[in-house]
Amino acid sequence: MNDQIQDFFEKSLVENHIDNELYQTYSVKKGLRNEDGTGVLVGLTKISDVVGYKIQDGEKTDDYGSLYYRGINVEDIINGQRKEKRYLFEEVCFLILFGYLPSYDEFEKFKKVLSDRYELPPHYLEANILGFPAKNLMNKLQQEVLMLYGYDDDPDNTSIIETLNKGIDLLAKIPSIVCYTYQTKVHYFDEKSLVIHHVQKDLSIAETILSLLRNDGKFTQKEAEALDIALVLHADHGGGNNSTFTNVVISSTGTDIYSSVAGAIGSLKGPRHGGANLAVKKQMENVIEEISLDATDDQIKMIINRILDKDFNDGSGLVYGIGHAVYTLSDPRSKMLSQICEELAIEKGRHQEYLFYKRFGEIAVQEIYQRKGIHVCTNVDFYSGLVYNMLNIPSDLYTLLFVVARTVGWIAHNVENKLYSNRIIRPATKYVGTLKDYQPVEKRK
Ligand SMILES: CC(=O)SCCNC(=O)CCNC(=O)[C@H](O)C(C)(C)COP(=O)(O)OP(=O)(O)OC[C@H]1O[C@@H](n2cnc3c(N)ncnc32)[C@H](O)[C@@H]1OP(=O)(O)O
Ligand SMILES: O=C([O-])CC(=O)C(=O)O
Repeated sequence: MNDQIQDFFEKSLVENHIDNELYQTYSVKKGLRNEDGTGVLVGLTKISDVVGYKIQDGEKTDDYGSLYYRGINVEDIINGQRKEKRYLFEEVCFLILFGYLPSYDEFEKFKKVLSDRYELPPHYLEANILGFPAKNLMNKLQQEVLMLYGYDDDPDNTSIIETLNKGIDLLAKIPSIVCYTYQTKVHYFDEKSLVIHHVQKDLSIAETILSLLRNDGKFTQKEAEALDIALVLHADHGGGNNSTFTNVVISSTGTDIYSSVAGAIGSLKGPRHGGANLAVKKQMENVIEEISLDATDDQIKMIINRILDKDFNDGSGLVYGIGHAVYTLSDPRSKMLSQICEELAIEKGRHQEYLFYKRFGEIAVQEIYQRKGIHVCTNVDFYSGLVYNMLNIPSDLYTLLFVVARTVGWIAHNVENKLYSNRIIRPATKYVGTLKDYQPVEKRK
């Protein structure tokens, strides 16, 4: 840090302090939240419903969570399909994008539309991925999405149908981009062999990811099914989550879809949002190193309190993987991922690790209740990293898999907003400073 910048900054803090009370005085909705913690209503949607509490007689009551895609409970989607085992994510993409479950024929056509677009443009891999290795793959993916703008003959066409068309192209191409940027990274920075397989059109998106990441290209049906379900569980979460809203805010200016998706990826990277899956991994590694998998409940309680006291882990005071802006008593996605995680853990001889996570989550929820008096729950990111780890997916890719899944939600909300809202998003801020005269330099302090 440059000392001069530090000095200017400290002076500016004295000059420009804003009292916290003023937020109340002017009824500012910090974080776009109402006083009871519920989100400020900024839109209408028919895409998904995130239900985390009840409102009874105007009062918020905590409740068990549920998530609906186009009115269908996600739990039913997953349980209804577990017999068939393939392409559930693609079916959910169709549902989210078009609002209804496809017929057999429509689904076959949609799968073909997607797989015909898996392939990257000629020389794209050599020029943009192999030629430009990067250490942070989320930032790299933002660049890649912006790079695709240059390969589009009509990139600034922001009509609704073109937005949908370009969005489906991104949905189809992001999985291989993600895998190739990872392979390039480990080749250049970790001195591993370079493994680049061709994409295969007959594979689902989950299968494509596993095949591109494995040296031998092989995976089991159970592994593909677990990843497929994880993608389904991350596909959409209403219009209020930070990355989806970011994408809609950017798009409301009339800019291109590549800019909106790149912005949304930047939002998702943050550890309070999609980056939490990576933050959970680091947190749990630190915790296990400190107290071991054999730790007693009291030891877990102690380390959680150290985290909350900003005395352990990254000093943020946050227990990653716990808490949610909407869910209170439970996040239904965490429940489903916990089940998949346990099945995989038993199969891979890692049940003790799963059970440690479970105890840690339960104790964290109790401790946060003790200290803050609020009901929190394990969220979607608490178990997702452990699931990916059991699938031998490297941690570099955890948040990128969230992008693979959530791109469909971003596109659907983008299109819905263009169709029905279509107004530039422009809230207000209140100026609470004083008015001052311009001072000539010799009179300044
Ligand atoms: C895909 C997703 O985005 S899921 C969320 C992933 N993020 C994480 O796992 C990070 C950890 N969790 C969090 O940071 C938060 O719970 C969030 C960002 C998810 C939600 O934040 P908010 O809606 O602001 O939480 P909420 O209003 O319930 O917070 C109330 C209080 O509890 C605290 N709190 C909530 N969750 C946590 C947590 N995991 N660890 C410590 N304190 C917490 C808040 O800091 C706040 O404290 P304060 O009143 O002293 O400022
Ligand atoms: O809804 C939110 O705020 C965060 C979340 O869980 C998601 O985007 O999946």
